[in-house]
Amino acid sequence: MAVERVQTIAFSSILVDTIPPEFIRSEKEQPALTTCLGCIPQVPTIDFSDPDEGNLTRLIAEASSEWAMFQIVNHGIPSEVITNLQKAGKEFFELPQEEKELYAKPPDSKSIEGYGSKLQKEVEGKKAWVDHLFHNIWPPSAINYQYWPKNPPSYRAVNEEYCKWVQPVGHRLLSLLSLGLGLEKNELKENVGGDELKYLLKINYYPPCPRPDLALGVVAHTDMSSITILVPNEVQGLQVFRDDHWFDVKYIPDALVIHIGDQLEILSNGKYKSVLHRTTVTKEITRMSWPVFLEPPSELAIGPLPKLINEKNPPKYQKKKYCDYVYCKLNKIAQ
Ligand SMILES: O=C(O)CCC(=O)C(=O)O
Ligand SMILES: [Fe+2]
Repeated sequence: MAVERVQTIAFSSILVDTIPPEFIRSEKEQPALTTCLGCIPQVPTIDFSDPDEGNLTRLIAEASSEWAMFQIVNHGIPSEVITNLQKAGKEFFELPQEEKELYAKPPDSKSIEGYGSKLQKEVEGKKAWVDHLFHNIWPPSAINYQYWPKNPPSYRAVNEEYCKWVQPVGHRLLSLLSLGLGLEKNELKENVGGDELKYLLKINYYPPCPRPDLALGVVAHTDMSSITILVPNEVQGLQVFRDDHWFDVKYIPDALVIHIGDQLEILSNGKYKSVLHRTTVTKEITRMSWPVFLEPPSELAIGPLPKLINEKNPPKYQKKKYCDYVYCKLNKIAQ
């Protein structure tokens, strides 16, 4: 049976003021009832070109313990590279539905890669107002071009170009985060897979929604990755949970949004926190985002780093192979 895509539902709901009941969130989740307005504390914005490495390390470590996320500006990726990535992704989602379905994730596939609409078992059978495309972009041995759109024709070249630029940002972030834990520069990277660290790209496509007050894009979650590097489009929608409230993360042109993921919380034995976040949708415009998840190889076991634990600070997390961690999380099995 064909899976109904959110984009198709959105298109057929253009003239109405309702959404199918499976998209209506409980009152505990509805964005109109749960978003904190008024005086809004801001997620830290960090200048990545700061020549003072000590200062940069401190700012990133503080943001990663307190907010579990931050934005970086002056990251070195040319804006043209980002605009091209966005344009190609948008053009893919604007292709006729039959063509997008050629990239659909096969129902029995073990890999997450492909075009799809639903990732996790959702509480109360609710659905998220978002479609997505997943494919690895690095290392070459992990790339399956079957899931890279052939259209637009520029898709492969612009994604390869983005991959080339995003990797140094990922490495630098991991080394600064490593220094922030009092470790050697390369220690964190080595412990998330070294050269085998995977870069998994996701494109989120949030079509306009007639009732953005009732629906959610991606629901509250933390990323399973080590870190996530995200490019948004210009439409506001990312929210972060802090001090028992949901806050909008302000869209900053040209900034990259960095999330601390579960594997970094585990490795750091809780010094860095993984960030609880979700997305809202809007009535008239399409929101899109391009997170890249920096993931350990599936067979690598991740646990608190021995150097960071002692009698006073015993391990708070179990050591687990990354693939087992993912399986438990996707199937909502306690870790
Ligand atoms: O769209 C966004 O800004 C966030 C997306 C996200 O959190 C995810 O795909 O894991
Ligand atoms: Fe996320």
